[in-house]
Amino acid sequence: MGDEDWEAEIIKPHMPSYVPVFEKVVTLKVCEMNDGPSRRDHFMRGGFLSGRSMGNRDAGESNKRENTSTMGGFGVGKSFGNRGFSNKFEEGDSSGFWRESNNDCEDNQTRNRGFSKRGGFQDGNDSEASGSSRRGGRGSFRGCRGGFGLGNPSGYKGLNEEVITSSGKNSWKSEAEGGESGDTQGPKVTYIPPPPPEDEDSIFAHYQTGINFDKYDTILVEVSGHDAPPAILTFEEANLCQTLNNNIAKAGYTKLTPVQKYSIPIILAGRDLMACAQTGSGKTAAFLLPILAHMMHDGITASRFKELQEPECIIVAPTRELINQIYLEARKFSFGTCVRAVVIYGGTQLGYSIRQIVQGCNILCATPGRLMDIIGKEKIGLRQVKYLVLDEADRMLDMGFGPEMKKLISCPGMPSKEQRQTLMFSATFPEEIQRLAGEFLKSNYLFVAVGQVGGACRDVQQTILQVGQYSKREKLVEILRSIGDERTMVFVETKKKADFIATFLCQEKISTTSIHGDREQREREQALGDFRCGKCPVLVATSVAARGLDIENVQHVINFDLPSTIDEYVHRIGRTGRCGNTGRAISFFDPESDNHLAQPLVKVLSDAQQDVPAWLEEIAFSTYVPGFSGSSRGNVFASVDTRKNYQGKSTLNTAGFSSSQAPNPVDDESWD
Ligand SMILES: Nc1ncnc2c1ncn2[C@@H]1O[C@H](COP(=O)(O)OP(=O)(O)OP(=O)(O)O)[C@@H](O)[C@H]1O
Repeated sequence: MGDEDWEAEIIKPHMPSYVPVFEKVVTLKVCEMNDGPSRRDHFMRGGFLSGRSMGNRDAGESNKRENTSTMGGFGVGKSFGNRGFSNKFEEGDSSGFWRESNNDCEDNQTRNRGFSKRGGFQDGNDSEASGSSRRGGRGSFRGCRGGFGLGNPSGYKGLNEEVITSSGKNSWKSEAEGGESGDTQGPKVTYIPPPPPEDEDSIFAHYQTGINFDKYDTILVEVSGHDAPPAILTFEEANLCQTLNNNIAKAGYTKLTPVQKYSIPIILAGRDLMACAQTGSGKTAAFLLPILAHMMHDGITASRFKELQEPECIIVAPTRELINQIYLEARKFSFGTCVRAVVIYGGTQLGYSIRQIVQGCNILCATPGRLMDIIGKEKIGLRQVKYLVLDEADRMLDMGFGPEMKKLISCPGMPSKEQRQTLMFSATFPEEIQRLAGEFLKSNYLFVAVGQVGGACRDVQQTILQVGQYSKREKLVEILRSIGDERTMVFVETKKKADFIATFLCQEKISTTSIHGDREQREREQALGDFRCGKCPVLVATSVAARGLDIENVQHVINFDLPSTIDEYVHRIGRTGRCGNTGRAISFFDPESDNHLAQPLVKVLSDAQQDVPAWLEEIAFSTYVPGFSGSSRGNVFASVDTRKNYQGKSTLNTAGFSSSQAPNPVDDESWD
């Protein structure tokens, strides 16, 4: 089935006529309580890539039930050998490896496809044993912050991803259209993520702010739009209720970050907001705290026993791991209140998502595909939505997720933009995307730009090395050996290459795991867990891990391959140097393929007061990038409010492309 067919599938959403079940609405005015969460025993199991992921292209996509061990560390040469991976790799090691990678037809094809490969409702092909039996053997929290453990391997192929059924035919299938029931289009998705820890220490576990946290105070902030409320300087000024204040204290927050100083009063005042602030500067709390404060003040609809759940707040984010992280933050800040946050995302059993929702849902954290499926199944009503949050908003509105977001706001029952509060947050916000955002926001929305937004966080020391593709692996190993055990994220461009590089590093005895869209959800969560707790200090990732992930102690980011846009670069290197901590980013610049990035890189480096290599400047000045002018981002506020400078002309994003020209930043990834 081709792209066109797939589009046809998602354009006819399963949205039966909408007949909400009305129930007596009970409003709780003050809803502070302690649910008395039960304690669970958790333990950690670790492991490296399962055989399935390593060889899935070769093995075909059907019926992937692998009983690969997920225990233990990286050295699973056996798995690779069993799958014939090692041999293949050895071949490539001399020369074929790179050729194979570059001729990765599927990846290249997908990259060019862009929109059509994402944004849909695809799900299916999970071949796990029943959820309940799986549950018994799970219990796998590792005591590491925010991550989840693992379960048994499964044959999941994620939402929006191509599924090749056992008949060998490709299919694109929405859960909403029967994928979950497993009727015709491939095995069911039955993965149930392990529950997060429920003890207070784990819920409030946090890492320390860094030596540069106080420097946030010196960052310039610009607010545009009419009648902006004044910024607050302390948490006390926000006048939040006692439970929220307790939770803030338990989370270790003593001082507001700039984006919080400005956003919290704006949101408390009921205004729509588009906020741009650098990576790792506390945007999540900037929207969660005032929303929770509103909910505590206004009361929530008592919904635990309603058939149709009607959340007051919907938060969407582009990746499963990120939305999970946001959920954990929501759960933390709502601890001891009646507000119940729920998370739903692709790659997990739909029935499990529904069960979470029916237990009561005030804040629904969701990836777009799963959200639309749940809406289609009439498991939630939208009438009560007062807050709609788009985290990584530029990503949520680009051509990948934009159509889904439009569908969301025109769903039956969804209050119009005049009747809800819409909040958008990101570290980057290309002007063209800002204009698209107008459709979602009231016309008097406020725009907050914190410092070098859209630029790189200054706490990240950036180094650009000129490395040709044939020398990259050697250089990578050299760097990783010099780094030792410090946590490092290595970004590559394709899923297949992520597997190759992870395998290669394992063979070099560097403990590594990987995350990308071809891995089953359980594997993705396990990989993240192993990385978070330091079991595998190296995580090889595609762009699926570029945005939002907040992992303690990531000291290095290595761009083995540079991304196709500078915004993506900014997000990637923002996985380190968070919350006032320092970090380092090293990027391999291959003049054969990366010249289009030279100019924006020079700009980002100099804005962040980093050394700019002379050779890079030379390439930048000798390379013509259509439409790019260094001055397009010359403003100290790298992302400016487009209402100020838009004069109807085509504008440029930071890579110097108009959006229509821009390379798809997520290449072959399926995010949701
Ligand atoms: N006021 C604060 N005091 C101390 N720590 C904070 C504060 N605000 C946020 N943090 C912590 O800083 C870290 C980064 O926050 P967060 O993930 O919200 O950043 P972000 O701006 O959303 O980053 P990104 O752009 O990468 O998504 C988190 O660990 C969070 O708990």
